[in-house]
Amino acid sequence: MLKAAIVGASGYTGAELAGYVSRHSNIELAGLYVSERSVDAGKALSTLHGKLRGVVDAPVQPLIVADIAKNFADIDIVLLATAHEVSHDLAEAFLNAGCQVFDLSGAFRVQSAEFYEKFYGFTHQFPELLEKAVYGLAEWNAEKIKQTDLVAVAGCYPTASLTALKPLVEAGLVESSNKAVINATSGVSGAGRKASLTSSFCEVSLAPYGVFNHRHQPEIAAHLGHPVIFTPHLGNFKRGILATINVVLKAGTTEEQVNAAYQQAYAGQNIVRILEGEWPSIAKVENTPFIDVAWQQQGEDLIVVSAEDNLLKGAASQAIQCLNIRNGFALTESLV
Ligand SMILES: NC(=O)C1=CN([C@@H]2O[C@H](COP(=O)(O)OP(=O)(O)OC[C@H]3O[C@@H](n4cnc5c(N)ncnc54)[C@H](OP(=O)(O)O)[C@@H]3O)[C@@H](O)[C@H]2O)C=CC1
Ligand SMILES: CC(=O)N[C@@H](CCC(=O)OP(=O)(O)O)C(=O)O
Repeated sequence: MLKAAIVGASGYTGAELAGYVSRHSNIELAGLYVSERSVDAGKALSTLHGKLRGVVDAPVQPLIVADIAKNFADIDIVLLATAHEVSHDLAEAFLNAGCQVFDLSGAFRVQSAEFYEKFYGFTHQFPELLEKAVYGLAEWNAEKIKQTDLVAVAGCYPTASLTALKPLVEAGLVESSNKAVINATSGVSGAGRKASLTSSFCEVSLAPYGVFNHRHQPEIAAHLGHPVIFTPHLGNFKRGILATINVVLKAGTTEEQVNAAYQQAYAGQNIVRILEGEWPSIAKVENTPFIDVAWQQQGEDLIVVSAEDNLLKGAASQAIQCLNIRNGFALTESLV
């Protein structure tokens, strides 16, 4: 059995990770951490997330950063379910303690220091870790994930977008002079558990945000190798992302070529479900690790739709997929 600790365990993605790790056959849940001065320190995780009652009743503990080397010497795996800046600051200490690190934040996803200045508002201090980190898009990067100790788990909107678009781009079917246009709507849990006015019940109404400047636009473009326009929307539901994407295909692209691109890309990958004769919806994927994809073509225009649970395939279950790949466990262990 490998030992895993979750940092940021009281948050939305941290609690999902705790559920997965607790039912993983090859991993023991060895620690749940929050910040040093957290108001929740000492509380049972199941008092913060009632659905974990009888599943994960252990308390969340304050993380003492100065003691990481000592306290994590016998921990094999650390899952960082923390804000970008926190993951940025903590990852190195866990790597130095000999842990595999799976970071759910954006701190190591794009290998460009300027990207962090512009889109995250901080100067990245760890260029060598940025270079070493492997992008955790499980279906596409398995070979690299197997060989790294630092996985930057793909973002929620990027997972929905890349899963839908990569088969077409990799097969060379997309017209190079046209940007793919991604319109995606997320449930409010995408903003995390902390209270804020924009995510409060009476304020949320379906609307776009981050137009032309959301940090996921460059993340998607960088890992797709094709330019995109990305417009996120906030919806008045708890969890799930639905992305509707317009793509212009190269002249003469047939329906058979498009179908073959998707079938080939996801053969044997049963977390990606290709739907036929029905569209993805949030109801079909919420509380599951699946991502559903379906498309329709009209001449050179293609509309592809994907849906996932932002907290799961968009974060926690994808982290577990990466962990399974890295450690040679069954791909869907603890997930399905
Ligand atoms: N929510 C989503 O849909 C997705 C989130 N992500 C990413 O995953 C990460 C976690 O997101 P989410 O679960 O929504 O966040 P939450 O805000 O729900 O949870 C954050 C957690 O981090 C803890 N924390 C805060 N500061 C520290 C610290 N210095 N040391 C240790 N723990 C700390 C918080 O507890 P406390 O403050 O009490 O210490 C809490 O447990 C983020 O980087 C986010 O961008 C990625 C994809 C999707
Ligand atoms: C609804 C909402 O606010 N969503 C968040 C994205 C979710 C998230 O945490 O982003 P990462 O996947 O990069 O970690 C946002 O738009 O910033």
